[in-house]
Amino acid sequence: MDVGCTNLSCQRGGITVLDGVSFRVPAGGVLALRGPNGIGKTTLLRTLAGLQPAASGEVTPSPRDMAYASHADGVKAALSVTETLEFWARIHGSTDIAPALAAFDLERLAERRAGTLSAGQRRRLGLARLMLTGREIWLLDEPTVSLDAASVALFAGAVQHHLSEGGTAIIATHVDLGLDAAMLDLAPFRARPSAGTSEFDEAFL
Ligand SMILES: Nc1ncnc2c1ncn2[C@@H]1O[C@H](COP(=O)(O)OP(=O)(O)OP(=O)(O)O)[C@@H](O)[C@H]1O
Repeated sequence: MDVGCTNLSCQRGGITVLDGVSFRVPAGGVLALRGPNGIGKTTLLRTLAGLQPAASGEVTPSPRDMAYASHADGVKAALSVTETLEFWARIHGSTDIAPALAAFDLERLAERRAGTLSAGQRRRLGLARLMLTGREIWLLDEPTVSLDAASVALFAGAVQHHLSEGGTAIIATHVDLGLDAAMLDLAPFRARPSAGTSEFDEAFL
Protein backbone atom coordinates (compact mmCIF):
# COMPACT_ATOMS: atom_id res chain seq x y z
CA MET A 1 0.00 0.00 0.00
CA ASP A 2 1.43 3.41 -0.87
CA VAL A 3 1.50 6.26 1.62
CA GLY A 4 2.01 9.98 1.30
CA CYS A 5 0.98 13.49 2.08
CA THR A 6 0.20 16.68 0.21
CA ASN A 7 1.13 20.16 1.34
CA LEU A 8 1.23 19.04 4.96
CA SER A 9 1.83 21.51 7.77
CA CYS A 10 2.69 20.07 11.19
CA GLN A 11 2.57 21.77 14.57
CA ARG A 12 4.22 21.05 17.91
CA GLY A 13 3.30 22.90 21.06
CA GLY A 14 1.05 25.20 19.01
CA ILE A 15 3.92 26.26 16.71
CA THR A 16 4.11 25.26 13.06
CA VAL A 17 7.43 23.46 12.61
CA LEU A 18 7.04 22.04 9.09
CA ASP A 19 5.21 23.50 6.14
CA GLY A 20 4.39 22.28 2.63
CA VAL A 21 5.59 18.70 3.01
CA SER A 22 4.57 16.51 0.05
CA PHE A 23 5.81 13.04 -0.83
CA ARG A 24 4.56 9.61 -1.84
CA VAL A 25 6.15 6.27 -1.02
CA PRO A 26 5.04 3.38 -3.24
CA ALA A 27 4.09 -0.06 -1.90
CA GLY A 28 7.30 -1.93 -1.18
CA GLY A 29 9.20 1.34 -0.73
CA VAL A 30 11.01 2.85 2.23
CA LEU A 31 11.59 6.53 2.95
CA ALA A 32 14.26 7.77 5.37
CA LEU A 33 13.51 11.11 7.03
CA ARG A 34 16.61 13.19 7.52
CA GLY A 35 17.34 16.50 9.18
CA PRO A 36 18.98 17.96 12.26
CA ASN A 37 17.67 17.55 15.81
CA GLY A 38 14.48 19.49 16.28
CA ILE A 39 13.61 19.85 12.59
CA GLY A 40 10.35 17.95 13.08
CA LYS A 41 10.89 14.27 12.19
CA THR A 42 8.91 13.03 15.21
CA THR A 43 6.26 15.68 14.63
CA LEU A 44 5.83 14.57 11.00
CA LEU A 45 5.60 10.89 11.96
CA ARG A 46 3.03 11.66 14.68
CA THR A 47 0.98 13.67 12.20
CA LEU A 48 1.12 10.92 9.57
CA ALA A 49 0.06 8.40 12.23
CA GLY A 50 -2.96 10.51 13.19
CA LEU A 51 -1.72 11.05 16.75
CA GLN A 52 -2.02 14.79 16.24
CA PRO A 53 -4.01 16.77 13.68
CA ALA A 54 -2.35 18.32 10.66
CA ALA A 55 -2.45 22.13 10.67
CA SER A 56 -3.27 21.82 6.96
CA GLY A 57 -2.79 19.39 4.11
CA GLU A 58 -3.72 15.76 3.60
CA VAL A 59 -2.38 12.34 4.51
CA THR A 60 -3.41 9.12 2.79
CA PRO A 61 -4.28 6.39 3.60
CA SER A 62 -5.92 6.59 7.03
CA PRO A 63 -4.06 5.90 10.30
CA ARG A 64 -5.91 2.57 10.50
CA ASP A 65 -3.40 1.22 7.99
CA MET A 66 -0.38 2.44 9.94
CA ALA A 67 1.68 1.09 12.83
CA TYR A 68 3.74 3.69 14.69
CA ALA A 69 6.80 2.85 16.80
CA SER A 70 7.86 5.80 18.91
CA HIS A 71 10.99 6.35 21.00
CA ALA A 72 9.15 4.61 23.85
CA ASP A 73 8.88 0.83 23.69
CA GLY A 74 5.50 0.63 25.43
CA VAL A 75 6.56 -2.47 27.35
CA LYS A 76 5.02 -3.40 30.72
CA ALA A 77 7.71 -4.49 33.18
CA ALA A 78 5.62 -7.21 34.87
CA LEU A 79 4.80 -9.16 31.70
CA SER A 80 7.13 -11.73 30.19
CA VAL A 81 8.34 -11.37 26.60
CA THR A 82 5.83 -14.03 25.50
CA GLU A 83 2.97 -12.45 27.47
CA THR A 84 3.82 -9.05 25.95
CA LEU A 85 3.73 -10.36 22.40
CA GLU A 86 0.56 -12.38 23.07
CA PHE A 87 -1.09 -9.27 24.48
CA TRP A 88 -0.26 -7.27 21.35
CA ALA A 89 -1.24 -10.17 19.10
CA ARG A 90 -4.70 -10.31 20.73
CA ILE A 91 -5.16 -6.56 20.28
CA HIS A 92 -4.32 -6.78 16.59
CA GLY A 93 -6.09 -10.07 15.89
CA SER A 94 -2.89 -12.00 15.21
CA THR A 95 -2.43 -15.55 16.45
CA ASP A 96 1.17 -16.64 15.90
CA ILE A 97 3.90 -14.78 17.79
CA ALA A 98 6.65 -17.23 16.71
CA PRO A 99 7.76 -15.26 13.62
CA ALA A 100 8.11 -12.07 15.69
CA LEU A 101 10.09 -13.90 18.40
CA ALA A 102 12.40 -15.37 15.78
CA ALA A 103 12.85 -12.20 13.70
CA PHE A 104 14.14 -10.30 16.74
CA ASP A 105 16.09 -13.16 18.33
CA LEU A 106 13.83 -13.19 21.39
CA GLU A 107 13.30 -16.94 21.76
CA ARG A 108 15.94 -17.35 24.49
CA LEU A 109 14.32 -14.47 26.37
CA ALA A 110 10.73 -15.67 25.90
CA GLU A 111 10.03 -16.30 29.60
CA ARG A 112 11.95 -13.30 30.94
CA ARG A 113 10.00 -10.46 32.52
CA ALA A 114 10.25 -7.40 30.30
CA GLY A 115 11.34 -5.32 33.28
CA THR A 116 14.57 -7.32 33.48
CA LEU A 117 15.56 -6.83 29.83
CA SER A 118 18.45 -4.63 28.78
CA ALA A 119 17.65 -1.47 26.82
CA GLY A 120 18.53 -3.11 23.50
CA GLN A 121 16.59 -6.30 24.32
CA ARG A 122 13.56 -4.20 25.31
CA ARG A 123 13.90 -2.25 22.07
CA ARG A 124 13.87 -5.51 20.10
CA LEU A 125 10.70 -6.53 21.93
CA GLY A 126 9.08 -3.16 21.17
CA LEU A 127 9.94 -3.49 17.48
CA ALA A 128 8.70 -7.10 17.32
CA ARG A 129 5.20 -5.70 17.98
CA LEU A 130 5.21 -4.27 14.45
CA MET A 131 5.07 -7.76 12.99
CA LEU A 132 1.88 -8.52 14.94
CA THR A 133 -0.05 -5.45 13.87
CA GLY A 134 -0.87 -6.65 10.36
CA ARG A 135 -0.58 -2.99 9.32
CA GLU A 136 0.91 -2.32 5.91
CA ILE A 137 2.59 0.98 6.72
CA TRP A 138 5.27 1.19 9.40
CA LEU A 139 6.18 4.60 10.82
CA LEU A 140 9.38 4.31 12.84
CA ASP A 141 11.00 6.94 15.01
CA GLU A 142 14.72 6.29 15.59
CA PRO A 143 14.11 2.53 15.77
CA THR A 144 17.78 1.57 16.16
CA VAL A 145 18.46 3.51 19.37
CA SER A 146 20.11 1.08 21.88
CA LEU A 147 20.55 -1.64 19.24
CA ASP A 148 23.97 -3.22 18.60
CA ALA A 149 25.17 -3.96 15.07
CA ALA A 150 23.70 -7.48 15.04
CA SER A 151 20.32 -6.19 16.23
CA VAL A 152 20.34 -3.39 13.65
CA ALA A 153 20.83 -6.09 11.01
CA LEU A 154 17.91 -8.10 12.46
CA PHE A 155 15.73 -5.02 12.37
CA ALA A 156 16.76 -4.20 8.78
CA GLY A 157 15.90 -7.78 7.84
CA ALA A 158 12.43 -7.45 9.38
CA VAL A 159 11.83 -4.22 7.46
CA GLN A 160 13.10 -5.82 4.24
CA HIS A 161 10.71 -8.74 4.74
CA HIS A 162 7.84 -6.32 5.35
CA LEU A 163 8.67 -4.46 2.11
CA SER A 164 8.92 -7.70 0.15
CA GLU A 165 5.31 -8.42 1.15
CA GLY A 166 4.14 -5.08 -0.27
CA GLY A 167 4.47 -3.13 2.98
CA THR A 168 5.84 0.38 3.20
CA ALA A 169 8.04 2.09 5.79
CA ILE A 170 8.89 5.65 6.76
CA ILE A 171 11.83 5.82 9.14
CA ALA A 172 13.36 8.74 11.01
CA THR A 173 16.94 7.65 11.44
CA HIS A 174 20.49 8.91 11.48
CA VAL A 175 21.77 5.37 10.80
CA ASP A 176 22.33 3.76 7.39
CA LEU A 177 20.20 0.62 7.59
CA GLY A 178 21.52 -0.80 4.33
CA LEU A 179 18.02 -0.57 2.85
CA ASP A 180 17.43 0.88 -0.60
CA ALA A 181 15.72 3.90 0.94
CA ALA A 182 14.64 7.13 -0.69
CA MET A 183 15.73 10.13 1.39
CA LEU A 184 13.65 13.12 2.43
CA ASP A 185 15.60 16.00 3.93
CA LEU A 186 13.16 18.04 6.01
CA ALA A 187 15.32 21.18 6.17
CA PRO A 188 13.63 22.82 3.13
CA PHE A 189 10.25 22.40 4.85
CA ARG A 190 11.21 24.18 8.08
CA ALA A 191 8.35 26.58 8.76
CA ARG A 192 9.09 30.28 8.74
CA PRO A 193 8.41 32.03 12.03
CA SER A 194 5.10 33.87 11.81
CA ALA A 195 5.02 37.66 11.47
CA GLY A 196 5.53 39.30 14.84
CA THR A 197 7.88 36.61 16.14
CA SER A 198 10.82 38.25 17.85
CA GLU A 199 14.48 37.34 17.38
CA PHE A 200 14.37 36.02 20.95
CA ASP A 201 11.45 33.71 20.06
CA GLU A 202 13.14 32.56 16.84
CA ALA A 203 16.20 31.43 18.74
CA PHE A 204 14.02 28.97 20.60
CA LEU A 205 11.90 27.71 17.68
N1 LIG B 1 5.73 19.52 23.64
C1 LIG B 1 6.36 20.43 22.91
N2 LIG B 1 6.05 21.75 23.03
C2 LIG B 1 6.66 22.69 22.30
N3 LIG B 1 7.60 22.41 21.37
C3 LIG B 1 7.94 21.11 21.21
C4 LIG B 1 7.34 20.06 21.96
N4 LIG B 1 7.89 18.90 21.57
C5 LIG B 1 8.79 19.21 20.62
N5 LIG B 1 8.82 20.54 20.40
C6 LIG B 1 9.66 21.26 19.42
O1 LIG B 1 9.17 20.93 18.12
C7 LIG B 1 10.25 20.89 17.21
C8 LIG B 1 10.21 19.56 16.46
O2 LIG B 1 10.50 18.52 17.37
P1 LIG B 1 10.66 17.02 16.89
O3 LIG B 1 10.74 16.17 18.12
O4 LIG B 1 9.59 16.71 15.92
O5 LIG B 1 12.07 17.06 16.12
P2 LIG B 1 12.98 15.85 15.61
O6 LIG B 1 13.45 16.23 14.23
O7 LIG B 1 12.27 14.57 15.75
O8 LIG B 1 14.19 15.93 16.63
P3 LIG B 1 15.28 14.84 17.12
O9 LIG B 1 16.16 14.52 15.93
O10 LIG B 1 16.03 15.57 18.19
O11 LIG B 1 14.52 13.65 17.65
C9 LIG B 1 11.52 21.08 18.01
O12 LIG B 1 11.97 22.42 17.83
C10 LIG B 1 11.11 20.83 19.45
O13 LIG B 1 11.88 21.60 20.35
